[in-house]
Amino acid sequence: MLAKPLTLSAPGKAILHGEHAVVHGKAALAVALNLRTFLQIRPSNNGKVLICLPNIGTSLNWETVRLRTLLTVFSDGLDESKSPSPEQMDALKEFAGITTELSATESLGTLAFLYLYLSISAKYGQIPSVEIVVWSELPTGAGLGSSAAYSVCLAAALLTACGAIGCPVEEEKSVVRWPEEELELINRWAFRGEQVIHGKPSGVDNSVATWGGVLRFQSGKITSLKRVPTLRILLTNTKVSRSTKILVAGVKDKILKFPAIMNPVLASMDAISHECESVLEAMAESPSQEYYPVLEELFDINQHHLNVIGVGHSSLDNVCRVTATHGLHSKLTGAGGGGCAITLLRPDTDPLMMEAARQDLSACGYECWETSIGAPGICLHSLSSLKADVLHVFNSV
Ligand SMILES: Nc1ncnc2c1ncn2[C@@H]1O[C@H](COP(=O)(O)OP(=O)(O)O)[C@@H](O)[C@H]1O
Ligand SMILES: C[C@@](O)(CCOP(=O)(O)O)CC(=O)O
Ligand SMILES: [Mg+2]
Repeated sequence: MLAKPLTLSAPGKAILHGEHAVVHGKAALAVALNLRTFLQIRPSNNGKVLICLPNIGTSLNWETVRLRTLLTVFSDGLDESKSPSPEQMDALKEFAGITTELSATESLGTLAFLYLYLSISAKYGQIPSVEIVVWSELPTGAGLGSSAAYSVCLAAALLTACGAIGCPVEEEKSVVRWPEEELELINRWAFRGEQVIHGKPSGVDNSVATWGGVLRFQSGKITSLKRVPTLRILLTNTKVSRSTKILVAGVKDKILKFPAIMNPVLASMDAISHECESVLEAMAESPSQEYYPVLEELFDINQHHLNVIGVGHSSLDNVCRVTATHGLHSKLTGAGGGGCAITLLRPDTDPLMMEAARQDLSACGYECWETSIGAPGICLHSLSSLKADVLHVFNSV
């Protein structure tokens, strides 16, 4: 089906408000980042499937005839809205030789690939021999949605290789996107990849990686915010590693243990997302500095809530403390427990003060960078439009 190599990419995301609460049906506001995951898929004629994942130091290959033996486990009542079953995951773990839970985080990327490859192959009756390389500008496991960008890229590439979606071509365009109904199919399959990696994902991350921009997400309903002000955000990676799957499961346990205490906190997080959305709309309508104290206060309140539900970390509290000494307000973003924090910058934030804050954060061993928001979702690239560092990765593996 695949006639020539394809290169595609999907963005990471930052959640402004609503992380974790969104898993329990509350609203989240998320923005696509200008940091992307790139995937190249090449047709192969050696009867093998190869996946090379330089970010996690993994390169694996399997004979398609061996993969074919697993198809029966994946062809039972297939539709994109089904969740991965324990039997399917056990079969994949055994096939990939994954025995211990300890290595689970690194192995989840491999399992998500095998799961999507076999499910999509079983559904569309193709078992293509391909080579796939995935490389990301995003830190993995740091709250910026690397798992979703990875799942969206895999879903788009495998659906194209199996002929389930077309390969959009627009002469003279360096970047092209799939039509709306094909994006919906990509998003549904990507959600299943996220289920392998997150356990119980809300779907917000794969939706942002698919559509890009700025979204409100609640119970599967995706609303693109058409008018948003230009927000300046500083991202800080504490480099404390953590797993979304474990953190999401921990919040569920806390809600089951203390429902009367936790449910009001989730309701308050929901109200914060709605309040923030109203403020962003008002800012887009009539830009004014007077909205910033409100946005900053919402960051502060939500950061306390996230600590209450058990997803804080001393490193994240430290980012809040350090930035507060420079008059800036921060909160964790994504699953928490380490990973990244976001700091709201005002349009007129003094560059010297910003530099001082960055130096203090770097002195703690953290990495920080200012990012722009609202990047486009999954798209196909012409080779000539790729940046040199991305080309270098694809040319060297
Ligand atoms: N570029 C990548 N290559 C291989 N695996 C990846 C890549 N990006 C993400 N993953 C998988 O996603 C996992 C991280 O997902 P998660 O814990 O949800 O954190 P986040 O989505 O915030 O980065 C990694 O451990 C890995 O299994
Ligand atoms: C905690 C959560 O709300 C976001 C997780 O994001 P990340 O994997 O940490 O980038 C989980 C989800 O929405 O699926
Ligand atoms: Mg994730």
